Amino acid sequence: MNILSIQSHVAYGHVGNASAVFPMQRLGHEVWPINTVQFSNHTGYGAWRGPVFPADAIRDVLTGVEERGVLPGCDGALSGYMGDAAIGDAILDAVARVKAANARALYCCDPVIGDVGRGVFVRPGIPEFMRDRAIPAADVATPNQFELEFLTGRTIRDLEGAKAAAQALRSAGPAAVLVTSLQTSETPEGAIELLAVDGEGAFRLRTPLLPISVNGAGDAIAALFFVHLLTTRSAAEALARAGSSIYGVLKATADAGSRELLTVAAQEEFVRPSTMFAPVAV
Ligand SMILES: Nc1ncnc2c1ncn2[C@@H]1O[C@H](COP(=O)(O)OP(=O)(O)O)[C@@H](O)[C@H]1O
Ligand SMILES: Cc1ncc(COP(=O)(O)O)c(C=O)c1O
Ligand SMILES: [Mg+2]
Repeated sequence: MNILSIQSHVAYGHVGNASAVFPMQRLGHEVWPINTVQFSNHTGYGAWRGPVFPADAIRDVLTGVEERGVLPGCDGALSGYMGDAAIGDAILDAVARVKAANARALYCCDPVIGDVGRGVFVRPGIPEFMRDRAIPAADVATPNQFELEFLTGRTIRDLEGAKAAAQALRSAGPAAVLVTSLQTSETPEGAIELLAVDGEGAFRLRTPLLPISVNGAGDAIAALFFVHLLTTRSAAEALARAGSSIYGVLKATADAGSRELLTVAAQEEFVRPSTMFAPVAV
C-alpha cells in the first residue's frame, strides 16, 4: 500500500513521522511523508529547535506529488502532530485531493492534542480544529483517553463510558475509533488498555503497564492500526497486531532504560510481536 503521512519530524528520537514511517515501511508499505515541523527533538524535553512549516509549504509538496500523477495509487492519508492550526487547512485539502484521485482511500486522523499527564501540549486553535474540522472528515481516529474526553466533552469513568464516548466520536465522523492509554475504574492495577470500536463491535486489548513514559508510542500505534485496518479490514485484528507490536517495542525500550522508543533496534516486533495479546469483545 501507499500511505501519505502528514505529521511532525524530529532529527533525534522517535515521534511523529520519525515514529510512524519506519514501522509502516517495515511492514512492506510505501510511505510518502510530508513533515509539518522539523524539530531537533520532541517537545517533551522542554527545549527544542527547528521550524514549523507554513501551510503553503505542505500544500506545495503535496502538489509536487500530485504532479507525478501518483495520487490515484494512494490508499490512505494519515495525519498527526500539526505544529500550528494554520496547517489544518492544508491537511484537509491534501485529504480531499487524495480522495478525489482515489475514492476508496481512507483518512486516519490521530488527533494529537495532549495527554493525562501533560494536559494540552499543542498551540491554541489545534484542539478546536481537531474537534470541529478534522474528526468530521476522518474515516479512522486514534485519540488517547484525554483526547477522546476533549473531543466528545465527556468524562470517562468506566468501560461503558469509554464505549459511549467512542460511539459519540463515531457519530461525529470516523467509522473506526481506536482509544489508546485507556485506564478506567475497571482497569486492573498494573494494566493499560486499548479500545477499538467499529461497525462490527467494540474490542478491548489489555497489556501490562510498563514503568516508563515515552513519547511517540501514540504516533506509531496510529500508523500500525491504520495500515493493519487497511489490509485486514478488521478493527479487532488491527487492534491485536498494533497493540502487541507497540507493547513489544515498549518492553524492549523499558528493558534498555531508553528515553526514546527502540523503533529500530526492536523492529522485529512490528512483524512478529514477541507476545500476541488477544482482543476481547466488550
Ligand atoms: N507505560 C506503558 N506501558 C504499556 N503500554 C504503554 C505505555 N505507554 C504507552 N503504551 C502503549 O502505547 C499506546 C499509545 O501510547 P499513548 O501514550 O496512549 O499515546 P499518545 O502518546 O498518543 O498519548 C498505549 O495505548 C499503550 O498501548
Ligand atoms: C514534535 C512532536 N510530535 C509528536 C508528538 C506526539 O507524541 P505522542 O505520540 O507521545 O503523542 C510530540 C509530543 O511531545 C511532539 O513533540
Ligand atoms: Mg498521541
